Amino acid sequence: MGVKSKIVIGNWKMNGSAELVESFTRTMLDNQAAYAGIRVVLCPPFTLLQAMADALEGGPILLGAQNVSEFEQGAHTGEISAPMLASMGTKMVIIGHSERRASRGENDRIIAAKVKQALSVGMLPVLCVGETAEEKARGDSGAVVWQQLSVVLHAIGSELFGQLIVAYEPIWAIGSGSTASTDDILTITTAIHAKLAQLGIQLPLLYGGSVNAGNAAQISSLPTISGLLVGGASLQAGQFLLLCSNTAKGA
Ligand SMILES: O=C[C@H](O)COP(=O)(O)O
Repeated sequence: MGVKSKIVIGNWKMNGSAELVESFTRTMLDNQAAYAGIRVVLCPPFTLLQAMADALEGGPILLGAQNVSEFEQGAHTGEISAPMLASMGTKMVIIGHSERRASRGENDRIIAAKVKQALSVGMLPVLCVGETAEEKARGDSGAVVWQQLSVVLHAIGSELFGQLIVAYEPIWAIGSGSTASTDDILTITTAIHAKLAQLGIQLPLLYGGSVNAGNAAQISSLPTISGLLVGGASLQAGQFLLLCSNTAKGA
């Protein structure tokens, strides 16, 4: 999957149904011209991946997953491996989302192992990082985000790290209705790009956290931002189509 065009990733989280897959993909595929020129990826829950893969087949929208096992195969009840996801046509996988770090105990070691698993089968990992409201209030946003990135960087090495997409998602902005300010997004993402550049690494940075059709164009057109990771606003086809269309117009 090329990463030169702007990217919009819809993360359905633990929502959706077979009916939603059908109606949602129909709306999106019937209106492809509206988002020509950008990359759109849809990440339904595991149970809807096959239905989504079938519905998207042959079209411009790519299939993504919300998680992947850190193990390749074997006695890991309830886990879904990278080869399993890839065999369904999954091109991208979200790794280290703050909801999984907070409620599923995902630590840096596990996250780094998941990144390696995804890359080993050619799936593009989208590594999520972001600070809490308390960390932001202390003025620690940049340090926290860099710490999250550098742990994975050191675990997997700069060559593999350069193959990632990173999503900056301030935890306090997720599902809150308030995005980070464009000044804050610029400050954090400029600093990340600069630190990575010192290591000879250049990769796409996305923003996530209360993105909607109204703010997508402004955020996605920031010079340091390559796209958007969208939660709530990716669950209603009309709204998501408009969000993608507005991003495409600003691209
Ligand atoms: O993965 C998506 C992010 O957590 C953002 O979610 P949200 O758009 O509902 O704030």
